[in-house]
Amino acid sequence: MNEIKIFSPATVANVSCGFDVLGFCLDTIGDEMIIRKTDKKGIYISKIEGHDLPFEVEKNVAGVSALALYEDAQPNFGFEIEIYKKIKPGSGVGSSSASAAGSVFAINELLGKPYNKTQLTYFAMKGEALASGSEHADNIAPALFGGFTLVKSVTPIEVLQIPTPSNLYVTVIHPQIEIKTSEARAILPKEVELKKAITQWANVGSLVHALHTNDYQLIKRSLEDVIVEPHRSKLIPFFNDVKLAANTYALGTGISGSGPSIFALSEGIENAKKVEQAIRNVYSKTDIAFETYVSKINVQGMKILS
Ligand SMILES: Nc1ncnc2c1ncn2[C@@H]1O[C@H](COP(=O)(O)OP(=O)(O)OP(=O)(O)O)[C@@H](O)[C@H]1O
Ligand SMILES: N[C@@H](CCO)C(=O)O
Repeated sequence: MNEIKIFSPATVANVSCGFDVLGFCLDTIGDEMIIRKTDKKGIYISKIEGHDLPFEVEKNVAGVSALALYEDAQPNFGFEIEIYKKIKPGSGVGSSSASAAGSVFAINELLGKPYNKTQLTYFAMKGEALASGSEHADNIAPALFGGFTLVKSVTPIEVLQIPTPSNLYVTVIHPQIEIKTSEARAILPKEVELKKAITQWANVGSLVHALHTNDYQLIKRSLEDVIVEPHRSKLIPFFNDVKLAANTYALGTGISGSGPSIFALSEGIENAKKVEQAIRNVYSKTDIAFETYVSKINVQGMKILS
């Protein structure tokens, strides 16, 4: 195989209580990428459509992650990357991760799959670090593994796959504003109160247990972030109104990644669609442009299109 076309999915990181640790993969929302072998050695970005991003390999997260893998693999040929960017950068649903993970996934396929998903996560994290200023894998991991993931550690990389309840749906609203992850990280406190930390890690543990036992009501009681959301929600217009409206039907609502996108998890597609209408009603009364999506959890992750 000398060329591959893939769907590289959007992802929701943090999942309320699990800052930098939990994440899940979205369906229907994602980038497309075409990567082909070239006689000329090295990594080249030859086409970018959809959003204005750098062609310089060392300035584009897809190029940085590809270079990290390339320098390890040392093949006697190169790779050309085409990015069809559909996830708006700075949207909060892992635009940078879709590029960083997609390029290493595709190159690995063209190399005959010498690397496993944990190793690909390591390479992709190098790209993510360009965008966010730190090596976190909570968008990268669900994009590569699919479903829900828990990043146990980044040094060394250890990703745990968590079951996805079959009737769980997600609604995403994306206000058309940009929040850079690096900026949203800079406003966070360096220390947290022990009382809040206890609440947060209790929520992470109970959320993971709820996902393993298909306990939708426990998911509802676990989707609470007492550490990061109080700081970042101030960056998202009408966040509290959206959360109040969504939770009439949703199990829980929170900031997707570093925002501005907001996610809500629901039991069943009917509730997810009611959530979508409820949150559209909030933003329709404002002058802020927005998009909404209802998606199943994507348990597969990356998809090979051809
Ligand atoms: N191939 C790429 N795809 C997306 N963003 C890129 C890419 N290359 C460089 N960037 C830069 O990375 C930043 C986007 O990453 P950022 O983490 O801020 O947003 P996001 O990934 O959409 O949101 P989140 O990480 O919160 O889900 C932008 O500044 C963008 O210019
Ligand atoms: N955990 C990261 C995810 C960014 O998508 C953050 O919230 O900064």
